Amino acid sequence: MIELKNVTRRFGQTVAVDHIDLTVETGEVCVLVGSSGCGKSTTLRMINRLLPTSSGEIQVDGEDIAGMDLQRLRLNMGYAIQGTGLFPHWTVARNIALVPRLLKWPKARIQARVSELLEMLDMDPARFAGAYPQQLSGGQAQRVGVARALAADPNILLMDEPFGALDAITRENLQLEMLRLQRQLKKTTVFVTHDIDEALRLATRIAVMDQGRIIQHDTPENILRRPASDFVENLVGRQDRGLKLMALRPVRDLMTPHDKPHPAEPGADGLKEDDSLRLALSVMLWQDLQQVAVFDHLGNETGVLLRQRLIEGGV
Ligand SMILES: Nc1ncnc2c1ncn2[C@@H]1O[C@H](COP(=O)(O)OP(=O)(O)OP(=O)(O)O)[C@@H](O)[C@H]1O
Repeated sequence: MIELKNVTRRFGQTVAVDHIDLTVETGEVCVLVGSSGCGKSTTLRMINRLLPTSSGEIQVDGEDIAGMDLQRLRLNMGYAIQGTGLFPHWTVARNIALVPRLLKWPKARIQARVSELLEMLDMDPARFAGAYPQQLSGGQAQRVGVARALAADPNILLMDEPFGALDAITRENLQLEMLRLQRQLKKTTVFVTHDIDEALRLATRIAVMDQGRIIQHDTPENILRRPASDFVENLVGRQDRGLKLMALRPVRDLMTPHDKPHPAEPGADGLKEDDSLRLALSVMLWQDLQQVAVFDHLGNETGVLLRQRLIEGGV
């Protein structure tokens, strides 16, 4: 658990972070969102002591970080940033192995860990371990940045706009990958973005910041349904809130299950239980369907989603 208590950071006359309180529970993803200059990165950098606080206290699992050995603190916190910060003259494997090497892990263990992480991030170790950063696409480099942050299995992940420089499709793919990884690894994560859709998709809870303060700290659903101020309402967008709420919920929530799942016909069209209601709506509108079959991850048809049900219960 990470707790910020009445934390302030000034740069000269500028108050970058202004008396904030924030608790990030173990295993949750807290996304800091807000416009440029509102204090997101400064907040993140105080958590791993890249920046000292001007006042207030930050605790990790109940211990004040100000008194902790810096190496011990940082080894417990993976850090991934926009533009990756990979060393260009080091191979992918060496970049990922940065912290395990510092920890003097045996060579074989490091190699195994590098391969494991590359596979986990859908990159073939045989192809990529020996590659150099300039031989990677933006999305691949960002994956390596995430692998490096995870290398020594820290309890905490700090991510500062890690997907900020990527095109929309790569970005969405990496967001989905991050959700998949998070389900598996359950790291306590603080993630900075200025993109509200990214925040809604990834967060357990979102902290909306403005001018160094936290304006609202709540679940994505509550941020959408009950924005605390006009500022938050404008940030989430007044008009398309319905679709954004649908994007948060899986088809599973509204489907009508069959009594007995049965194997799908070869080539049958349909939705997956994990697909969002927003995608379901899009498919139904585009194909002018009144209902769509729903499949589980094994390819069995487990039910149907009715258009009427979706319209009535989607938001
Ligand atoms: N090293 C620094 N020296 C002086 N002022 C700084 C420094 N770092 C940040 N600031 C100021 O503190 C405020 C908050 O900056 P911060 O980088 O935390 O914002 P941010 O929300 O992360 O913005 P962005 O989304 O643009 O990265 C800004 O006004 C910024 O100009």
